[in-house]
Amino acid sequence: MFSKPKETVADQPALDLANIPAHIAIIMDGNGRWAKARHLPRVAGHQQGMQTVKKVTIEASRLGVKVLTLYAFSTENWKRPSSEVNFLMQLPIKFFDTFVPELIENNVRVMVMGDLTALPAPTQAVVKKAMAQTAACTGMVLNFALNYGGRAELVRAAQALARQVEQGALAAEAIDEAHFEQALMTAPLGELAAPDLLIRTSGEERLSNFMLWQVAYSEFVFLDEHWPDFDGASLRHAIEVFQHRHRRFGGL
Ligand SMILES: CCc1cc(N2CCCCCC2)n2ncc(-c3ccc(F)cc3)c2n1
Repeated sequence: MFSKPKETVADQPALDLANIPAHIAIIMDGNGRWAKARHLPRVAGHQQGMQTVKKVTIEASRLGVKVLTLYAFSTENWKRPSSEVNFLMQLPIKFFDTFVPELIENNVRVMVMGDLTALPAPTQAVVKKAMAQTAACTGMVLNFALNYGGRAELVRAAQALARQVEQGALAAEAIDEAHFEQALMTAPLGELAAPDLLIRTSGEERLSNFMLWQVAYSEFVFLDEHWPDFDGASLRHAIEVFQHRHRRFGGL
C-alpha cells in the first residue's frame, strides 16, 4: 500500500512497454495545497491541474494505456464554496475548447461516468459534444469521473437489478458479480472496467469513495507530489512501481 521513494525505482529496469497497465485510474489530489504553498488562490491549483491532465493524457496514450480514468469531481465536492464549484464547472469547457483537436490527433476517445444531470447545462453540453466528436476514436479511452461517487454507483446498480427482479426479468438468486458489473457505470468498458493501477497524489492514502467495486484487485501507488507537479516522468515512475510488483518471471 506504499509508494516506493523515487530513488528505489531508479535502480529498477526501465519501463517494460510490454507490461503497461491496461487501465490506470488517478485521484488527482493536492491542487489546493500546491496553490497554498505558492501563496496563490486555490483555483490557480485547479487551473494548473487541468494542464497536468493534458500532459498525462498524451503520455498515457503514448505508452499504450487503454483506459485512463481521472477523478475530476466527486459527489462530496459540492460542499466546497460556491465560487470554487463554479470555477471547477468551467474547467471541462476550458479543457475541450483547446484540447479536442489534440485528443482526436492522438485517437483518444472521451467517456464520462457520474450523474451529469446535476452539472450546469453548459458543462453538460461541452462534455456531450466532446464525447460525440471523439466517438470514432479507437485508441485510449479518457474516462472522466464527474459528479461521481462509488457508493452512489453501487446503490444505482442495486436499484437497477431490483427493478429487473420486480419486473420478473431476473430471479434474485440469479444475481451474480457479472450482473452487478453490467449495472455499474463502467459497464461500457467491458473487460477493461477494473483499474490495474490506482494512483493517488499528494500523500493521502484513501480511496475517497472512488470506484469501490472496480478497485477490488487494483495495485495502489501513493505519491507525495501534488497533482499540478505530476508529469510524464511521474506517470512512468508509478508504472515502474506497478511493474516491480507485477514482475514477470518467464511464463508466469
Ligand atoms: C469538473 C471538475 C474538474 C476539475 C478539474 N481540475 C480540478 C481538480 C482536479 C485536477 C484536474 C483539474 N478538471 N480538469 C479536467 C477536467 C475535465 C472534466 C471533464 C471533462 F469532460 C473534461 C475535463 C476537470 N474537471
